[in-house]
Amino acid sequence: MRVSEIRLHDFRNYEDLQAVFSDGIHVLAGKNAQGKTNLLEALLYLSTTRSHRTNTDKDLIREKSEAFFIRAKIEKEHKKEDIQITVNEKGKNLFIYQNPVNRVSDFIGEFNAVMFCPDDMSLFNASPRVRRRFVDMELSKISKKYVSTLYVALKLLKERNAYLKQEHVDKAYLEVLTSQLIEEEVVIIQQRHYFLKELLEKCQKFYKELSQDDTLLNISYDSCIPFDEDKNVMKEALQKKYAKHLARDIYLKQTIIGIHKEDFTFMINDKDLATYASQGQKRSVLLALKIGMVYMIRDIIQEFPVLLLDDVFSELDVYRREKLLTSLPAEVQIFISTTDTTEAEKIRKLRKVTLWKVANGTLQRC
Ligand SMILES: Nc1ncnc2c1ncn2[C@@H]1O[C@H](COP(=O)(O)OP(=O)(O)OP(=O)(O)O)[C@@H](O)[C@H]1O
Repeated sequence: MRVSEIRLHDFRNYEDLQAVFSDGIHVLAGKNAQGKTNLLEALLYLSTTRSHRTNTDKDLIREKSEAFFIRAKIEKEHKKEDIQITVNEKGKNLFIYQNPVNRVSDFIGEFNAVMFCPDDMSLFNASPRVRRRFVDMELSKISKKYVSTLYVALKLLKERNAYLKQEHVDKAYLEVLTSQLIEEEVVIIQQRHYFLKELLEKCQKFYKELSQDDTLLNISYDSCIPFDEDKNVMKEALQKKYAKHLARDIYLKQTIIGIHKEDFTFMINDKDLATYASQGQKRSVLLALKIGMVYMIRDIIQEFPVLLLDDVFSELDVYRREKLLTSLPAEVQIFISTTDTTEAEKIRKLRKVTLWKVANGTLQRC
């Protein structure tokens, strides 16, 4: 799939941007703080309905404005889409061909994008919350069921936590809330397990190409219960775990186990990547994870997603840059931000490139 047109109105430092994009590689070149990342962010936002830099949608509204919208035309193999997200003080609204879409799960998937940015490097060393967010965001791109199940689970979790804060806790009512929560959590844990297994396979393949060695990657899923293909076995295990922690939950007035406490450890040659790997190895693993996602999405929807690469050149050596751009099929539309225009000339030798100059919230084709 590819983005053929975009319009940004009062988004970040863009007052009103309209641009038409062909297929191939688009290099967004410009000095620092001109709007390169903002444009990539807008594309990712259309894909996930969330920003990779902030949880507060209001941050995305241009200073002194009250609302923004992002609208894009998407060309798929057999279909065209017109999608739009509008954010104002009342909240967020999603549209397909100007028709309102009420459920996020009905919107996500209309446009698929995968982004690599330097800040993602914190994935390995940051708190478990950051890794959960990564898994949730990536999994949401390929599974509508995951989006809706996670939504219900987090709502039930909020409800359970609010109930635990009551002066008097009725254990029978708490059990009702717990068993509803368990139903959803089992689905999430199973999906996280299958997702990580497949991502690892794809990621390992690309990492080998990139690093040209036999480094073994692994992702260990630190789940609250062991995985089992049988949902009922998992349900029973989770029920036991909740029963065991019941007194502590009541004492601490919060749910201390569950999908919101899980973590994922990235391993390299059976050692924890966070403390063992070099910066270069971490960067390559991260890139391999993202390319793994590109292929996972292709396998599921039979089309490549759009790839967004933020400042990737300053992060990779020449061999890895070329490998990254040449190992992907030419049909993948790629947007790359850079401060160095000479990079565009180098890429031109490898692929079809359109160079754009980004300056102070404007975009000019060179
Ligand atoms: N809500 C907003 N309203 C107006 N301007 C904003 C808003 N949010 C961010 N900006 C501005 O957008 C500018 C561009 O940011 P962006 O992150 O896209 O830069 P960039 O071109 O990617 O730069 P770099 O090369 O340094 O990464 C910054 O000066 C920032 O202050």
